[in-house]
Amino acid sequence: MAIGYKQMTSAEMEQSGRRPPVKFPSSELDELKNRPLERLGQGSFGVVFKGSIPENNRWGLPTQEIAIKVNTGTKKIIEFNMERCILESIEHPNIIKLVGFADDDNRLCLVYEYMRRGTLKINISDLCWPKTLQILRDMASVICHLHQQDPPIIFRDLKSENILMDENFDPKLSDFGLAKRGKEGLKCGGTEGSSDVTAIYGSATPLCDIYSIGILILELLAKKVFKDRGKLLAWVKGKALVKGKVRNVKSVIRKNLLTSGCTVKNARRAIKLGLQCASYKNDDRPKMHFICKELSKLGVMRSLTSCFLNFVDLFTIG
Ligand SMILES: Nc1ncnc2c1ncn2[C@@H]1O[C@H](COP(=O)(O)OP(=O)(O)OP(=O)(O)O)[C@@H](O)[C@H]1O
Repeated sequence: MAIGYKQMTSAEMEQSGRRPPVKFPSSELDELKNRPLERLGQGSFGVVFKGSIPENNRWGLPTQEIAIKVNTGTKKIIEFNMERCILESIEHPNIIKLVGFADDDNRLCLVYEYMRRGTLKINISDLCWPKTLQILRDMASVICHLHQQDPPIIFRDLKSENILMDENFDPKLSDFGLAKRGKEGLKCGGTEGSSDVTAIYGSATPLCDIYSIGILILELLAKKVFKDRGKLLAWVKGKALVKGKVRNVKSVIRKNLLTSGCTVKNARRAIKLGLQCASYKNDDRPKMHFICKELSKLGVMRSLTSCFLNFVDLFTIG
């Protein structure tokens, strides 16, 4: 394997109660794809198909729906290895689970748990304030966890397309192919607009992920996904700032967040945090612990709290 850091052995995984990902023969993965073929999407690595693990299968896996990502075009071995290594060695409730993989006959495939609701990007306009807060806290917690590894893992490509949602709209981070662990990983990675330039052009540090968290916060508050995300920052600043201070909150934050429990005070605080994280200068960006603390202080207006105990309300109110 090209990546030189320690992976958990199968025995260590089983001891910790985790099942190591299964190595599938690639020909058998074809049999696991749903018929007629169901394409879930396509990214730079390849095409993603929906499939399922049948009952009483030979791998002893539980019956479940899966997503099978098949490398097409250029062989992306570095991304494949990085994805495998990280997903095999790191566990977090908000990180996608790798069910298995195939790397024979010149074919690279990755098999994941199926995420019924698709990407955060396609769900963004329906989210109410409590769900928005939960997603931001969960993602901050994942990034914090990645940065605490030795050596730290820099995700480099945090954006709403890489956050998948399960049936309860709980978010999981996916797509670790462009991540960097210590010196391992592709030299360049990330996405223009949601990643900072140092992530894209080579010298990634944990501060790159903090920049992306800032963009994610602002995107979730404004519920606007600009084709060119670089424009989001200028848009928020143009609308919200007066003499450098966050003032016109209501012109940035989507109304349904205010009607689902976000106070103007909390909206102001959240916009400020987003802008701070996405500061141009590295040194002006806050530390991960500060971000987690700030997000934990943002609450739901008390009079609305009881409505949100019900999950359906939690997602749709507003
Ligand atoms: N585990 C999954 N469950 C359900 N759908 C998935 C899953 N993984 C991927 N998809 C779908 O497939 C699409 C393509 O995913 P993929 O990770 O290959 O690309 P991307 O992140 O959109 O692009 P890129 O990798 O180029 O940044 C996603 O947008 C999503 O809709």
